[in-house]
Amino acid sequence: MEYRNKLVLAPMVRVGTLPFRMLAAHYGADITYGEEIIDHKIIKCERRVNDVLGTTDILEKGTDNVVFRTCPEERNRVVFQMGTSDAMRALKAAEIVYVFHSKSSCAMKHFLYSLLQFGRDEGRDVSDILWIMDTTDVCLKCKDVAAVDINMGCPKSFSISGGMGAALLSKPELIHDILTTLRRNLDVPVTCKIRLLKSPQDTVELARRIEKTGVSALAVHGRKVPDRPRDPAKWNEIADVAAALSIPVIANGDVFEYEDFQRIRDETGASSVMVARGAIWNASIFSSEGKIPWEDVKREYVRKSILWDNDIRSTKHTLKEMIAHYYSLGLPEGLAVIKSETSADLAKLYGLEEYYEYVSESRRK
Ligand SMILES: Cc1cc2nc3c(=O)[nH]c(=O)nc-3n(C[C@H](O)[C@H](O)[C@H](O)COP(=O)(O)O)c2cc1C
Repeated sequence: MEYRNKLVLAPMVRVGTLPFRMLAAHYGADITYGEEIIDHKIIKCERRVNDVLGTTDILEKGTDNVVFRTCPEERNRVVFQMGTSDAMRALKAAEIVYVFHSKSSCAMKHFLYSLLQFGRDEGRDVSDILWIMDTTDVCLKCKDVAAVDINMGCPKSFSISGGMGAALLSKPELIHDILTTLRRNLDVPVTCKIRLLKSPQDTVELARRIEKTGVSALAVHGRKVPDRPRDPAKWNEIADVAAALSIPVIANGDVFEYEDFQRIRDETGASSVMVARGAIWNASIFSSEGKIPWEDVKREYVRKSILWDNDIRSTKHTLKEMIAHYYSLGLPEGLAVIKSETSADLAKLYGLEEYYEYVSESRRK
């Protein structure tokens, strides 16, 4: 995957599931990160091809609980982000998510991807295409994700106490071990996402060590571990990292408008830009044609959640995050989302009953 000059959807727990990633891509995101999933959780999972949805699902063993769901349309841009504190466990987990069968690139695969994408965009029945992909073993068993990323920035206590997230920032040998192990054994790019350290010199020193592991890119969240989201991101300290490295640096922090993509690039010299909250509040931030009304974006999100049969708790959580930026959740819309128990309830709330029926009917066929 190419990391230069890209607009990137940041990893976001409980938000960055398949429908939100597809939403961001729909508006122009080039690379979309999944939510962080802990390696301990993944190694208790199994992969299953979901013939009804045309997805690959990573499920808790022996259950239908989806831990990670992806589809062929996002295969060239989805990044699987993992939380880990151990190289071998990280590799074991990555190998469950990522399956690679052959190094030869397959022209047929690309052709079928395009057909599938076109069919879905046009609202056509794509079951035949999925069938061909499945039976010819062309597509569904190749690489399922475009890259694997390690979260080295999470400051939450569950991460730190498990030696993961920002706890790794003070353990450069462990960082080296994890990244080199993944790099040597996986045939997709390996990257990581860090926060700033106490001093710019410390951050640059760590970034240089990370670069030496052979990672394809480094995402830098321009805040320090004790910083809160309301504290301004320090773009000048991301600039220090970008100036010191040859690999692409992905700048992250306080991008809220399309124009900010260029501003942060100019101020940091970073190749690419990653956005989290700005995308929750209006995912059309990625569109060069300007934002569309967030009400429309929200409805499109519900539509995609229905299409990809998203876990209702994740859909509700994301909707609440979207709404809370604009209105109190104590107002009627927020209360109705909180009360919703099924996708059918949400479909009704957002006037998507017909679409819900259509999708449910096609699944029954
Ligand atoms: C709801 C939410 C969930 C997040 N989950 C993750 C995560 O799973 N992994 C991660 O590396 N960072 C996570 N972050 C941090 C963001 O990826 C990003 O670094 C941070 O929000 C700064 O970007 P922003 O200023 O564009 O919001 C999360 C942030 C938010 C708001």
